[in-house]
Amino acid sequence: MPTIRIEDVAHAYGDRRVLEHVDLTLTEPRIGIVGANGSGKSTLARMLNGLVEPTRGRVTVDGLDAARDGAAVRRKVGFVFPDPEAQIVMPTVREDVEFSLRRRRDLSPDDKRLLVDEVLGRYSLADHADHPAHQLSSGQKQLLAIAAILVTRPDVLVCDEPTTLLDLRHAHQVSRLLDTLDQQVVLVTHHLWLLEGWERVVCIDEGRVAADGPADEVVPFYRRLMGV
Ligand SMILES: Nc1ncnc2c1ncn2[C@@H]1O[C@H](COP(=O)(O)OP(=O)(O)OP(=O)(O)O)[C@@H](O)[C@H]1O
Repeated sequence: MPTIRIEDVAHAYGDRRVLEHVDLTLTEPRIGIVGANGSGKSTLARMLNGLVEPTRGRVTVDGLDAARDGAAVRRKVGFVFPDPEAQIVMPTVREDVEFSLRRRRDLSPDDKRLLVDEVLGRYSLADHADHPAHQLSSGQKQLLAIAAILVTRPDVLVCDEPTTLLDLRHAHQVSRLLDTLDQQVVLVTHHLWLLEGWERVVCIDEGRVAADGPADEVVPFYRRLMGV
C-alpha cells in the first residue's frame, strides 16, 4: 500500500484556522475520517492530492509532496467528490470515462476502448455506455464518477462523502464497490456503517486529531463526542 504522510499540518482559510498540528502516517488499505460538520475533514482530504495546500507542514504520498509535485500526486491519488454531477463532464457515460484517459498518449484508441469497456462492465454501467450521463440515477452517477477515476488506475482513492446524496440501496452499492477495490481507500463519511470492521478510523474534532484507531474503538468515541 502507498504511504501517506501528513506532517505537522495546519490550514487556515484567511484568518480562519481549520486544521492544527495534524500528524498522521496512513499505510492501511482502508482509512475512514469522521468528525462533526466543519471539523476540517474535507480540507484534510483535499490536501491528499494537492487540491488544498497546507499553510504549515507538508503532505507526501510515497515521498511525493502533494503541494510541490501536484501533477504527479494527482496521477497517484484519485479524488471523488460528494456530488457526482460536479465530476461528470462529457455527454455520454462512455465518453465521460474515456475523457479521463485523454492525456494517455501511450494508449491507442483500441487500448482505451478496452479499458473503458472493462471498467463499465465491472461497475454495472455497460448497459448505459451510450446513454446521456446526466440521465443516470444518482447512484449510477456516483458509480460513474468513481469509474471515471478508477479507469486511470490510481494507487489511492480519496472519497469525500460519496454516499451523502444516495438512498440506502445505492449507498450499499457504493460501499460494496469500495470493499472490492485493490487501491488504498481514504473515506470521509457521516455514514458510520460504511466503516464497520475498518482497521483505521481518524476522528477530527475542531481541526485536530481527537482519536485514531480501529473503527470499533473510534466510532464509539465519536458517538460519545457527539452525545448520541
Ligand atoms: N474555501 C473555503 N474558504 C473559506 N472557508 C472554508 C472553505 N472551505 C471550507 N471552509 C471552512 O473551513 C471549515 C472546515 O471545512 P471542511 O469542509 O474541511 O469541514 P468538514 O469537516 O468536511 O465539514 P462537513 O462535514 O460539513 O463537510 C468550515 O468552517 C468551513 O466553513
